[in-house]
Amino acid sequence: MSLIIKICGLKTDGAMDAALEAGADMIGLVFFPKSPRHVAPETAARLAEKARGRAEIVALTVNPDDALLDTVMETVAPDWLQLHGTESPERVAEVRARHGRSVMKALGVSSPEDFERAGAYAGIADRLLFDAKPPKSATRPGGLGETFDWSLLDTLDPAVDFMLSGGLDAANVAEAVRRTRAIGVDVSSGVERAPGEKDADMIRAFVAATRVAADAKFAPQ
Ligand SMILES: O=C(O)c1ccccc1NCC(=O)[C@H](O)[C@H](O)COP(=O)(O)O
Repeated sequence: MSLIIKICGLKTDGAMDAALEAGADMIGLVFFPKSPRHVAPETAARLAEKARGRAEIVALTVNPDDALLDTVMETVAPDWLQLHGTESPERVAEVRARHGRSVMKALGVSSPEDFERAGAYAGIADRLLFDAKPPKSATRPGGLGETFDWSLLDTLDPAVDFMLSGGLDAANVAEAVRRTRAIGVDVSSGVERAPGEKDADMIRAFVAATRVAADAKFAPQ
């Protein structure tokens, strides 16, 4: 078994090339103007063409209206729509039906009660992504480089699959893989030298550390 690796917030050709060459399974393009990783649709379209057929393309939005999603679909044609805001289960179902794409719903976690909400998305979202819950003062709901207490995941219904994000990097991803039953990991800040500036060496180190940890975890005994 292998773990899914998603590198999120790519906005340059160099960073995209590094993620693809390192073997990322999913790449994320952020459509949120307040983010240092925001990309204009035209740039995103060019970057997506590099990735198509090599990694799954994920378009990340926050409480998007249909007009934004239409633009994303027309220019980028992603494999996945990631909803990283406060979208309800009904809105997730609507987006999925309207755009005919797999939907990844991100949920912020800071206490066991946050998993009660997760149940409401089971069977509606195609995948759940658990991220650290942002502080109230945050100007964006993700990509903050903050971890959450992974032991909280032990309280989650074992039938619920999820990807893990929030403050991962090459130094802590092995422990995250060992400690949790995540089916994949998602990173943004942890492969950057400054907010929004991806570093090719850090991307390579993150992917390598994840693969080594996954091999150790899933190797036949
Ligand atoms: O990356 C952003 O700037 C961002 C903005 C608004 C909503 C979500 C955002 N990122 C979400 C991601 O998928 C990140 O990979 C995830 O939150 C982990 O980020 P990090 O803790 O920086 O690795």
